[in-house]
Amino acid sequence: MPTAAASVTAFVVSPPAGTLAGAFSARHASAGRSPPTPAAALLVSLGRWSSPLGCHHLPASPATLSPVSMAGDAPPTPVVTVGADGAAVGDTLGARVLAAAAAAVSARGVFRLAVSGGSLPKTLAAGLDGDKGDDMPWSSTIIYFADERVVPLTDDDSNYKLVADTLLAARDGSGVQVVKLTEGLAPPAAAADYEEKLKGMDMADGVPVFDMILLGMGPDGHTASLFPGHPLLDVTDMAVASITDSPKPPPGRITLTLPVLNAGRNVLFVTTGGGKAEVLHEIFHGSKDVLLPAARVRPETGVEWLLDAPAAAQLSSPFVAA
Ligand SMILES: O=C(O)[C@H](O)[C@@H](O)[C@H](O)[C@H](O)COP(=O)(O)O
Repeated sequence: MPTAAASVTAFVVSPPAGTLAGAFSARHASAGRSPPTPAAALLVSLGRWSSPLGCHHLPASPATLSPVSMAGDAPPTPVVTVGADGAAVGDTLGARVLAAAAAAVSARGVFRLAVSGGSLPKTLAAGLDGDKGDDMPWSSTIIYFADERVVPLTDDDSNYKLVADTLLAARDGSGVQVVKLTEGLAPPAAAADYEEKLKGMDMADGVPVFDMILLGMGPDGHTASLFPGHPLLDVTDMAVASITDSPKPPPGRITLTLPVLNAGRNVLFVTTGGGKAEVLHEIFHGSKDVLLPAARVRPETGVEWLLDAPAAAQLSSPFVAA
């Protein structure tokens, strides 16, 4: 079997920048958090961080913005890394998590990792399986959920259960902490409650900053529980929002909002399978006018997409070699 290093090709289009951005609205200011800068709030509301290829949808007259320089703060172009197969993607993901964890623990003594549902927990578990995960600072790691289904934690639909059955199953006694949904609350209360659980985190302009956020993407371009055309995409005044009409069952969910996804220190998508090829083509090469939710995740720290070969089949230069 080829090693991950041999079977993975990385196409680094531009290096990730090191800056952090985020903005929250009056709700946070009134809750005693730092008010957002007007420029940052405007950038969020304009979807400034959402454009692929660094093409921005600013109004025709940038003079209407605040005097903050617009040059130089474009989010870096996404990095696409293609593995030969799911195993190679898992190994690369494991390596990325180890690196982010080491950096976070060295800098701040803790590694705050937000994970998604879907296939991601299994891929992550494989990438950190056995001795591959031995260097992971488990006892300094806190796992959160990028989104969670509002169901009992023992329900097969629960993302917590998925993570417990995969990643955590082999790490009993490691000291890893998990910040779970509180059971028995309706979605809006569950979201507010989960947001309370983020209070001890580093904040940037009132936005909680995760050391790493691992995202998946559905064939419709949704990520976390942010679905195409849904009003949740425009939420800028909460870190965790609720949805009761999710197009993908179950209908009740909570999700980190776009400002939080865009404030992550390391943000990675993990997307595999030929069923994602078409939507990936749309995200990377399609119209810049209608942005799918996953395309709106453009943190200033950069974003990396880990794909397998079938998922990357419809991508071309500059994202993958022609
Ligand atoms: O709770 C959820 O429904 C997931 O977080 C969801 O956003 C998932 O990540 C994508 O649907 C991709 O799923 P796959 O990786 O299984 O394709």
